[in-house]
Amino acid sequence: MATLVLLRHGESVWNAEGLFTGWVDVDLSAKGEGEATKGGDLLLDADITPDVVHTSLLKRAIRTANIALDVADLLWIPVKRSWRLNERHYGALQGKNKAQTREEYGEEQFMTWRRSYDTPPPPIKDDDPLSQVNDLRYAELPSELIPRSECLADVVDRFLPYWYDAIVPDLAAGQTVLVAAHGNSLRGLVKHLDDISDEQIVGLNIPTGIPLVYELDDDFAPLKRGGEYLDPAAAKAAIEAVKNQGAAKAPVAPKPASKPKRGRKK
Ligand SMILES: O=C(O)[C@@H](CO)OP(=O)(O)O
Repeated sequence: MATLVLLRHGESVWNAEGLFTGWVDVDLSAKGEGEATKGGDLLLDADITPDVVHTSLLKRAIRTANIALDVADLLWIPVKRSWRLNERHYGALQGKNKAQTREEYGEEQFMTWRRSYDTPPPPIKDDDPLSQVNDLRYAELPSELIPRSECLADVVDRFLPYWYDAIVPDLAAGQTVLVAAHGNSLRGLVKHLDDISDEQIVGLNIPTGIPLVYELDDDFAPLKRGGEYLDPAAAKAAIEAVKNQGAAKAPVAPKPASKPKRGRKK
């Protein structure tokens, strides 16, 4: 038996502003830092002690893991990072306001881009300032592996090699594994773990900052389908909020998106 803890990063600045984020390296909001702190408290209260942490290459997941592990006095545990845990690449929608997009394209198209299993948003152009093709952190990736847009099926395809090659070996070694990642990369993982159909996964949302714990059998299948949130009441409310993102009316004169720090170019 092994323990796997999934932690979606705390609220980011762009989550708070209602913007599609994807691979843009946006930081946590003050509220998100508080959620990460609470995530660490919940681990402590549940007496869960991760032996190793896996994160994406994006600072909202990295900082969430650091804050939570600091609270649990576990900042020293080994860390492994991979682009394969990154958020789903949102293509040309990155940086766009969700409510405005919904108003402009209609509910059906908006939800297709946001939640359908196999329809990616329109691709981002390589010369778009929000493209990642020249980002230093992906310098070792062949250009064709850097997404220009992804649907959830693409995320599952690029995530699964990391699951089998990096996470499963840690679980097999008897380690308690913490995975700090993103709403859609974790939806892909939960789909795999719980064997959720392509149709059913459309309705599944992951809240920010609340650890989701899976006990796994010797075949790395969950003993309890869906796992267990360490704060189920807060998770329920937060899942509803994620589901309804973009449903509020777009502001009449929306502010330009707050800029993430200038990234390092290769
Ligand atoms: O913008 C994003 O990258 C994701 C997660 O924050 O949003 P959504 O929940 O709409 O897929």
